[in-house]
Amino acid sequence: MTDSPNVPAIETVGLGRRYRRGWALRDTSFRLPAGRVCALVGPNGAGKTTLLSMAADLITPTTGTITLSGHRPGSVQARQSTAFLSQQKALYPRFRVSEILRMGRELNPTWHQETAESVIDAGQVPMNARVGTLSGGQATRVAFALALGKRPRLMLLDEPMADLDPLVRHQMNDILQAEARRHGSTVVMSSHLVSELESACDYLVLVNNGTVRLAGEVDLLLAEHRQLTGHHRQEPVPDGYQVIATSGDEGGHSSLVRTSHASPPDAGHRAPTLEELVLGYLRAPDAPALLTPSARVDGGMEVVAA
Ligand SMILES: Nc1ncnc2c1ncn2[C@@H]1O[C@H](COP(=O)(O)OP(=O)(O)OP(=O)(O)O)[C@@H](O)[C@H]1O
Repeated sequence: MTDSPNVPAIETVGLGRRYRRGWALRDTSFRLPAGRVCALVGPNGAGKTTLLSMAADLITPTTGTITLSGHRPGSVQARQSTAFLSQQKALYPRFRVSEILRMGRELNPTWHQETAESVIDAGQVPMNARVGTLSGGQATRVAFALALGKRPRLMLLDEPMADLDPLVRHQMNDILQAEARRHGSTVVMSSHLVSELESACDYLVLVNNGTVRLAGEVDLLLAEHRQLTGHHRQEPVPDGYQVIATSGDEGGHSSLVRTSHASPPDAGHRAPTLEELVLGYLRAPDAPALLTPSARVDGGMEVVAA
């Protein structure tokens, strides 16, 4: 199969992974179209690393399948076109930065030295420094350089920004978006930095309780919801609205609601921010799942029963 734009960058069908303590991920089916910058969000222990690890061929599924541009994760095609940045950012501590880049060049036929060097130079990390002597953020930058230098079709990033300062996070997000735009590459980035995702990502996959609860284009998912502000918990919500989650105190509440019909903004109703959408679904792990047509394996209607 070729890397046609119509072939999803990631497709999972009935994907599940069980550990001795139970299911980390179960019965998960979704598609991520190619060329997207996708946020993968969910509470601690939701199954994000498990999903990324199956995509990176570090662990095998217990049930179902996962394909990357139509290829199995362990295949030559998938290995050559995928870069994975793990939470641990395994880099050889005794290697110098320049040696890490040389290793990247020798291992990857698609290596782009200029891209890798520009990431290092932008952080003024000395090329002759040993990786073990770098700060956490500097080492993360080297790991980013190694991943970006490979010019992968698919970048899998497991909480890559946690130890970067806010300016560098912006810079890295800009680089990832530019790579996706320029080369049509796909980025999947797990993150707890929800407030920063709105500007960084155009696609969202939210995992909770071991399965996908939301998946699709950020703008389409936002358009399916409203944020009701300043009302009281007992007040009925308008017809056609389904309450996902309510927060607040006696002074007033704010509810995330799902609606299938477009309603104009008024004093008490407005479009939610991405952060409000994500927080609402984190507060309501049993809310019915919502996948936009591009995220659905069967391409059909979007609402899946809880
Ligand atoms: N090697 C393992 N052995 C046993 N259980 C595991 C293993 N790896 C993960 N799990 C369990 O699977 C579940 C999902 O873990 P996972 O690391 O995928 O979550 P996560 O969403 O990445 O969490 P976090 O946001 O905390 O990084 C958790 O309950 C975790 O304890």
